[in-house]
Amino acid sequence: MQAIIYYIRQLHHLSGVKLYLNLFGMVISGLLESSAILLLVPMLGMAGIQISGAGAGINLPVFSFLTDLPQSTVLVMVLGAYVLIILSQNLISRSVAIRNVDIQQSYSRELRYEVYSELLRSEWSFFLKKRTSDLINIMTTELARVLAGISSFLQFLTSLLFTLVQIGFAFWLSPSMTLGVLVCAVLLSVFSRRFIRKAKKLGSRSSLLGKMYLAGITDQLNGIKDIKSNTLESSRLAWLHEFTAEVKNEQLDYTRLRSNSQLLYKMSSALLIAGFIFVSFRFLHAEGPHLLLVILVFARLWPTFATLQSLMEQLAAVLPSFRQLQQLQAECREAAERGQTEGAETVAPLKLRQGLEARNVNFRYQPDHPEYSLQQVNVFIPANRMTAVVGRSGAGKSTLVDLLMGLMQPESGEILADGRPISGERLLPFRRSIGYVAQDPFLYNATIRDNLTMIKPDASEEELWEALEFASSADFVRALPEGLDTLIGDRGVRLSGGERQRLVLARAIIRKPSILVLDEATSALDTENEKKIQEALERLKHSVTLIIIAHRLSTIRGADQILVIDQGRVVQQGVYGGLASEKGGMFSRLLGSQEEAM
Ligand SMILES: Nc1ncnc2c1ncn2[C@@H]1O[C@H](COP(=O)(O)OP(=O)(O)OP(=O)(O)O)[C@@H](O)[C@H]1O
Repeated sequence: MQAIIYYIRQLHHLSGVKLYLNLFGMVISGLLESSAILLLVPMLGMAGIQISGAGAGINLPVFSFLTDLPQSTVLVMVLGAYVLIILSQNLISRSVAIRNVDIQQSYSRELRYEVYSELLRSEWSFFLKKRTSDLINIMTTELARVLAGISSFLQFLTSLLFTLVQIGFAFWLSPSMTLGVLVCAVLLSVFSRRFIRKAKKLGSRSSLLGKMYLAGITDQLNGIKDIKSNTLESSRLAWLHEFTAEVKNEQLDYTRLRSNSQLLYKMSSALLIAGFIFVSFRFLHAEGPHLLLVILVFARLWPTFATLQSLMEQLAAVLPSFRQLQQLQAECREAAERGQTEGAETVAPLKLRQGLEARNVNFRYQPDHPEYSLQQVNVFIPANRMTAVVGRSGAGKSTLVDLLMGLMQPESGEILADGRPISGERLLPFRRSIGYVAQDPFLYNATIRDNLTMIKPDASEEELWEALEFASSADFVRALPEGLDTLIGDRGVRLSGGERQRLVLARAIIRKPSILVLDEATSALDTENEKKIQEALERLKHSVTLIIIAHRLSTIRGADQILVIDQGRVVQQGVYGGLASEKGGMFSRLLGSQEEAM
């Protein structure tokens, strides 16, 4: 419940008076509806003369003045008032409904924005610990359930207010009967608590199933090539078949639960009405109009209890979603980057003058894991020089580079740019100064032009082609039927691995970064294109700080500095020729194994 209150408070904060106005509008609408029903009483009274044969009508004091007027006038007055009341009630309902959507949609926008911006502000290491599909699930399904839950909660509040009004109205009509109905309602609600507990359990199960489904289907669609090439289709379909059976059972259980509780309320309503009428008629000798009153009070009051119960079950079922969203937001806040990360477009990039430094850096991915991915790392990356990072697979190269880019924080030690930590106000200018090409290049499902201008929206045609020339992609882009406006498919699937790498390199260079980080950015290229890019990098190396992770050591001959990493430690440092001549060193061993492989 605490999680629901947290989000309701936010809603309250955002909509303020509007929310109260709406709640008030709903109560007024309820009151008007009741008054319309009340007007039915004299009408029924008039009819009652024939129905009951008692000839007395209903002797409610509020209608006593009607007895002095001619029946035709009374009829016109009552019917006119009835139409007027119904009209006002519907006008109020209409404006309340529109304002409700306004409040809910504004809150929905706000909440989605808040959650996504908290997610984007989180450190890179936060994403390493999370499954992407789980985050997608929370951002889509769970968030939608939370919004539906908030709507149920508001409905619950108005139904509660409405019920209170109805109780007051019923009490005024007949206190003893209303008390009787209330006692029955309390007894029934105690009995119905188990429905709510069960709804909460089913809600958790439904959340879990949703999460499992998205995780499974995302994994499989990401690996569709593997599935097809290894003919795994039938096993994947079997998984889906089994899974959907579980979903079906869960949905059936939930529907059963809700139908059972509604059945209970409807049956008890019928039984109670029958009981009350029997007692009133048999023992209290009540007449026709009073029996109608019994039905009236019941027919108005009891469904509102059933609605309250149904809304409580709906709320209980979405409670796990509220908890998940709240937990994700708390985790994001804990993992928030130390520094401003919003409004990047307007921030001027930092110009690196001396260099980047890792000082006494220790890092491990899991705090409780005994193994460190980096240990006692002390390196200096001079500005406007080419630094290469080499080592065996798993040595810690990417980890070091991620730390140097400020994507993760060291467990101990510091990362400094020009002698000062990259945090607070410096984080954003520092990020703006970096161009990065990842090991696994990522492109958006858009045109080549869109992919390039994403980084620099105001890039001119000339700048685009200059970047493409640099990344030796101009020729293949020109050869495409629609050139820069060619759609490249999901993650750039319509391009070859090498073409993707070159485009990502062009994208990284387009902002003219002062630090360019390439994490095995040329691994998928043929020798000719790799050579061209190497030459382009050589030309850049005195105006840009280049950090290159490379497996193929032949590509880093021209580096001003090579850092050799092994088991999380910097074991050698120097230039190509010097390191190659250190016999028995890690670099010459790496060199040896590559020569053997050729
Ligand atoms: N997200 C992660 N969670 C836990 N451990 C990780 C994670 N990423 C990397 N590691 C571990 O940290 C160590 C260094 O990994 P890193 O990716 O930095 O190596 P690398 O030298 O870049 O390797 P490669 O050349 O294969 O890319 C490895 O032991 C690896 O298993």
